[in-house]
Amino acid sequence: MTKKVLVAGFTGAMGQKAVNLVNSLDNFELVAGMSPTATNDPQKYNLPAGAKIYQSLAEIPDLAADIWIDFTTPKAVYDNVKFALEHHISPVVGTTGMSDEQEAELIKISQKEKVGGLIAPNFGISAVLLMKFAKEAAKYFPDAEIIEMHHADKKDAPSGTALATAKMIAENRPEHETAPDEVETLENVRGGDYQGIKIHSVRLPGYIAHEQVLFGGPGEALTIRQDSFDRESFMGGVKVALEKVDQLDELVVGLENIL
Ligand SMILES: NC(=O)C1=CN([C@@H]2O[C@H](COP(=O)(O)OP(=O)(O)OC[C@H]3O[C@@H](n4cnc5c(N)ncnc54)[C@H](OP(=O)(O)O)[C@@H]3O)[C@@H](O)[C@H]2O)C=CC1
Ligand SMILES: O=C(O)C1=N[C@H](C(=O)O)C[C@H](O)C1
Repeated sequence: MTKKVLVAGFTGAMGQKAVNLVNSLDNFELVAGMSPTATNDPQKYNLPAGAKIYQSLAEIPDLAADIWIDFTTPKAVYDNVKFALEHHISPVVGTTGMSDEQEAELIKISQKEKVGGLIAPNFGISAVLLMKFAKEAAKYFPDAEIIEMHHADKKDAPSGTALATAKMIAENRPEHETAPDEVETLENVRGGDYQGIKIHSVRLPGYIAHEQVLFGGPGEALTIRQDSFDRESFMGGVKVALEKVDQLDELVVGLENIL
């Protein structure tokens, strides 16, 4: 059966990649897009001729789609996903920047509405593997720092991937102590802090999405690195999510949970 897909944020860098992906798949039909500044011109954005263009949630009718792909903004994503769940549209969410409380609230709504969905901080296999390897390394190297590097237009910091990586390391590492009497003579020079794991966010033109996790131990170090050189790298994961989302009975966080 063909699944109807709506792409929220379809005019954006990731939204356009998602549009092209859905157009290329046999069992999925791109029926709509939502972006606040989009004009009603499907062709301009590579949408099929009959696709609907919405500028706000209020314009979207019931039964508009089966699947909601979201690549929007940290400010918009919570309301978008809540809307999708309450209208029984399965969300496939790449947008980062939601709080833990917002995610927990959406999971509750998905359970109440009995709608499956996926939130993935990163749809790239290199990043999913980096997180897995970092979680494993944390058992042996409790001292870790994360450096994430992104394009200059990125709105949220730290990246969703860096935060997810820090959570996995924190979950899996043994008790340990970091330098308690450290003094910063330049404010924030040691980066952000997630449960003692420092996160450093770099924003520069030319970059797309990159992350390094540095582990240090007595007389040795381990560095794990991944690079997304092209946004196409995320589309394999989005395709898997589109194919598997109807097997989920609630909102799940992390692509690794459906691979
Ligand atoms: N999980 C993953 O693997 C990845 C996640 N991302 C994340 O995806 C998100 C989008 O990234 P990117 O494509 O680079 O960003 P862009 O800035 O290129 O695109 C953002 C899009 O969101 C739209 N938008 C803004 N407000 C709303 C709203 N209220 N409702 C619907 N759409 C809205 C914009 O529309 P308009 O132009 O009309 O304002 C635009 O189309 C970010 O959070 C990023 O971190 C990015 C890459 C990979
Ligand atoms: O904004 C981006 O570009 C990316 N965002 C995601 C994140 O915040 O981790 C995924 C990837 O890093 C690209």
